[in-house]
Amino acid sequence: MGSRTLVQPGGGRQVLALNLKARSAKPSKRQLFVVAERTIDVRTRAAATAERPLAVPQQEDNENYGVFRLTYDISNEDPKLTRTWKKTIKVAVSGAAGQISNHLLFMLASGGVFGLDQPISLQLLGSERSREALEGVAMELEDSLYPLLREVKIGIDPHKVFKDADWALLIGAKPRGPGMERADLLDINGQIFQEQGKALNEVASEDVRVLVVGNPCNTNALIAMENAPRIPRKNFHALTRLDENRAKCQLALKAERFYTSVTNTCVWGNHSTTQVPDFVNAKIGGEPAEQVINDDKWFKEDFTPKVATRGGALIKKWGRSSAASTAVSVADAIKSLTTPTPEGDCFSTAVCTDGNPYGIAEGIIFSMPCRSKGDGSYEVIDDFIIDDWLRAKIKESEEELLKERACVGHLIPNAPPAACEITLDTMLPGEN
Ligand SMILES: NC(=O)C1=CN([C@@H]2O[C@H](COP(=O)(O)OP(=O)(O)OC[C@H]3O[C@@H](n4cnc5c(N)ncnc54)[C@H](OP(=O)(O)O)[C@@H]3O)[C@@H](O)[C@H]2O)C=CC1
Ligand SMILES: O=C([O-])CC(=O)C(=O)O
Repeated sequence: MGSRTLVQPGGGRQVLALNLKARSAKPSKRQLFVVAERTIDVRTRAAATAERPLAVPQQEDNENYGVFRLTYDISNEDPKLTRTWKKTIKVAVSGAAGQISNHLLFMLASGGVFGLDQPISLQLLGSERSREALEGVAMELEDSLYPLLREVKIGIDPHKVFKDADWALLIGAKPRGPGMERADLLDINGQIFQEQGKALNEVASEDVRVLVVGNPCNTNALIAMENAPRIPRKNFHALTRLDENRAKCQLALKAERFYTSVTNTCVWGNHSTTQVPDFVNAKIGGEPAEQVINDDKWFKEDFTPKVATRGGALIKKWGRSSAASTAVSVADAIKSLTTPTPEGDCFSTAVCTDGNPYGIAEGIIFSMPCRSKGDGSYEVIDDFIIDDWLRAKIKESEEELLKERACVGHLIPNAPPAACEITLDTMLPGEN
């Protein structure tokens, strides 16, 4: 894992001669922050590539980035700092050089997601395309001096990067380009998630929690899950927490209340424009949202489409899709699994429908209301009221996901051959 060269914008080549001066078996505290020396080599790219010097021998299976190449021994560090720390967890992130990761990685490393007593190892997956950018990401992580960040590994082979991962945050995916059919996107990204599912199956921790962000995230998560039979199916999630956060924001604005008063808000279904933000079960200040707002037309004709198309509205303003708020929602999704859900509340996450209490077709990844004891696991809450409006909307999203599944049969072991019947060109929240 890990290349050692950095192409400069002007075409010159900076060679990272990773000359760690102090590589002893027991590094002192000071030595932990020795930064790799960098020397400039302004030869042509071809010449530099041919000779590409590597000051440190390749260690294919255990190659850490920069200062993180020292293997830390926490017991050698200041006990006042580390005494109460938990065992280090390994968090793998794909699309690590992308926009969402650019926010998320720093939240993870700072302790803002897993807690201030949770040391973390980051295992970052890029590609040939992003190899150099990924080194840039790792350099910024080095320069941020996060005490809880114990190591950073970078690489382009999921079989190495996912090794022993406790969490896998799968963010990288090809964006839909002009003129691209949804079926093409399902196929191209499905292949990425087929490979990554297989890699997780082979090398990740057997209880790894997998959160798929890259779109179309529900069906990508399904493909990863179906290609990873060793890992419990309930450990796979697709991100719909951003949709929940968007729904809570709109409810709070309409009710003129602070958003912390909005609870029990589920977004059902697919992370697409068929998603179903649930105003029937939502509460504001402990009261049913429908009583507090009392405007059925607003719920059905304003609130529902506004939440479902918020991604597109954001793209029109920003010129790119939500990145910071998505990273925040990934953090929220993880915290919902690692801290107990308050009594009477829920969180939304898209999970496997096997055995679900709402009669939704089994074997798809569908967002439902969940609660957790904070141990990384969850249960689907079984007493949400499903009125006629919700039932019809949930059915629409379910049908869309069944069609998506049929379309990727070729990527799922033992599934019928792909039969793509996506007639309505359904959209991601950012595509409207
Ligand atoms: N579920 C949700 O709520 C949300 C999901 N998303 C989705 O998250 C994903 C990542 O978003 P964001 O970080 O902004 O995207 P970026 O474009 O910034 O990064 C995407 C990363 O995907 C990787 N990638 C994998 N395959 C390809 C390919 N064939 N072509 C180009 N890039 C590829 C690239 O990394 P590399 O080259 O290293 O592989 C790239 O860095 C997108 O699919 C987006 O639609 C976004 C917002 C909300
Ligand atoms: O469509 C996209 O890429 C962005 C997206 O999912 C969202 O903003 O919800």
